[in-house]
Amino acid sequence: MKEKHTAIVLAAGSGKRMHSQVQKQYMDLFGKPVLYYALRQFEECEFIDEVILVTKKDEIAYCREKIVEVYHLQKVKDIIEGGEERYLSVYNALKAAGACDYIYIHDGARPFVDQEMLQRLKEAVCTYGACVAAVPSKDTLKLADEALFAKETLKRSEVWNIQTPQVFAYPDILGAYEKMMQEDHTKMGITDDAMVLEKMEGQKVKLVEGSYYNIKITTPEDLDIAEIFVKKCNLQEN
Ligand SMILES: Nc1ccn([C@@H]2O[C@H](COP(=O)(O)OP(=O)(O)OP(=O)(O)O)[C@@H](O)[C@H]2O)c(=O)n1
Ligand SMILES: C[C@](O)(CO)[C@H](O)COP(=O)(O)O
Repeated sequence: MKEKHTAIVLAAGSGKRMHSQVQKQYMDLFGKPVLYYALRQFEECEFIDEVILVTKKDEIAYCREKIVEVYHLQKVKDIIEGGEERYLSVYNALKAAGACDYIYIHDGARPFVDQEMLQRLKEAVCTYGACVAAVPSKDTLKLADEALFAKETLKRSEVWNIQTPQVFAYPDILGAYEKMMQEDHTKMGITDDAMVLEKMEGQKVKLVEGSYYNIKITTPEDLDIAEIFVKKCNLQEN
């Protein structure tokens, strides 16, 4: 039987670090909202069957009317309410997704996921059961103490910047999230989904080549960079 691949696209954040009136996922990028770009990639991916879009409760109608309907995004099966934290938004979406084989969790604030990356992730998840997009760190990374003195320099050849999509066998990631929700999750400092599987199940997660274009729009200068990338990647016409 054909395997089912479902994507979760997250857009329920508050964008505090952007310091803007308009939520960053709805900001204009060449006439289209930032969020549209990632949704378009999942729409065009031939092996993605469905998309669950996660947003704030009072933005559901906007997403449906101004993004999903306007751009004819037929794979968006459901638009659901997120939670207070990113991982709580993911948990809501995992429950809403229903039975599938593989789940692709992606930040709506990362417009430059591309088809080749999705293909690499698909191949890896079918082999390893869990994988994330990643690129080697270009900077030297140090741990610092509370007074901001460097206390340790990480070995750069072993340091990777982790991106999304993060892709998992559905029962594994749902099980790991459910286990975490039974525990004191508020103190765990969960910043990505792979971490939930690592912590709860001790499962190994494979790093797959992401892209230096695959930035997360987080602070104001990222929007300037995103404009350059849209042109560079010829995405204006999509
Ligand atoms: N409760 C949350 C928090 C974040 N996100 C989503 O997760 C992605 C990555 O989060 P981040 O860049 O941190 O977005 P924000 O939380 O919006 O930003 P900030 O931390 O600056 O407030 C974004 O697409 C964001 O919309 C979400 O769905 N639900
Ligand atoms: C999941 C993530 O995009 C991987 O880099 C990142 O950890 C999300 O962090 P945020 O603070 O929620 O943006």
